[in-house]
Amino acid sequence: MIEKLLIGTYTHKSSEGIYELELDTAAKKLQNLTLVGRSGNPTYLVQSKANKVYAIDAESADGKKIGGLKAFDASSRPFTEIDKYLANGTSPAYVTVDEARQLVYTANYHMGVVTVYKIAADGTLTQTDQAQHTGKGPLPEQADGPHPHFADLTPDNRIVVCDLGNDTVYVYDVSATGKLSEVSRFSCEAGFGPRHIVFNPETDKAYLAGELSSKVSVLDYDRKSGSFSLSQTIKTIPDSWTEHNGAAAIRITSDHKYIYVSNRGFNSLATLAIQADGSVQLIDQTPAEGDFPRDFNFNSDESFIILVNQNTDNATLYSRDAASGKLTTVQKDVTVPEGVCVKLEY
Ligand SMILES: O=C1O[C@H](COP(=O)(O)O)[C@@H](O)[C@H](O)[C@H]1O
Repeated sequence: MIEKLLIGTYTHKSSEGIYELELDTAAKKLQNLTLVGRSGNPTYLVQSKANKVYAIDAESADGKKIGGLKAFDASSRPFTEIDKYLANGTSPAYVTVDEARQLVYTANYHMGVVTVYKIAADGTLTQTDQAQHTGKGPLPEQADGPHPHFADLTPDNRIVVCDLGNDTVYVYDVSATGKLSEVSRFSCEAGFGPRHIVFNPETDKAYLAGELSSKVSVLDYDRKSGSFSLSQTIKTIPDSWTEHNGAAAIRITSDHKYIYVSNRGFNSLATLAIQADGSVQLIDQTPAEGDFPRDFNFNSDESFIILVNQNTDNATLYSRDAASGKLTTVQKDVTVPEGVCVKLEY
């Protein structure tokens, strides 16, 4: 079977935007990398059920940075650009679609804001709200101010925002018209650097990756109050690793048995086994076969993981054993320029 992946990239070097990559599951092979959408630094993207792709876009005009989203109709190759929603300032780091409300959310790391857009019938966007975060963390560089890195849905359809800069996880209610109202704030340990979060909707356990601390925290999500409480924190790298590491993507299997976290620096995929009580144990480290694995994702039946290494311009393909969670490298050194986002197409 051929499955197709969309790859978001930086465009600092040779990349020109969004690429499509095929996975041949029978041959266990990644192949046919094709440029499908030209965009500036499309570092994250999402495909809607209406087959529109919303991707981060960064441009510069008169020496000034402008950033936001580009929208594409993905029913042809290459994609057809249908909208561009750019504002003064740096581009966001994360984008997702809320299908039920027909909204799009972005988290803008550099500007410290979370933005909501309404999707019109033709797929174009209109901004409906924006929340400005404040505060900072203990580290001089990446925690010098608010840095929202992730804004996506909770299992009960609120929005959860991970702010890496001020060590806070926010929960917002969102109205049908796209207005945000804050529900709760969870404070991580100082310097944790919350980056991305995943949920087990059956237990309401949440698993939070901390970029700056290279840790995962297990949180309990209370739907009644819309708030989190801390249950466990573990490292995603060995204590013996003293050089730089930044935890990046976190993904959970659909059977809620395993979590994988990419380590940029230690350059691995950490495998965490979820125990019966929802706690986690670090059981394995699999080499990324490249430098700076910012993102990875599963194929449709989760028998493969596809990972992209930003600094070495390559993708790695692993087969995954569903029972043990064990990863086996089946292909490496697949050329993918500046890859930082991996999404399986519908
Ligand atoms: O994971 C990270 O993301 C931030 C935000 O990405 P950007 O493309 O909006 O700059 C990045 O600055 C940081 O270095 C990196 O670790």
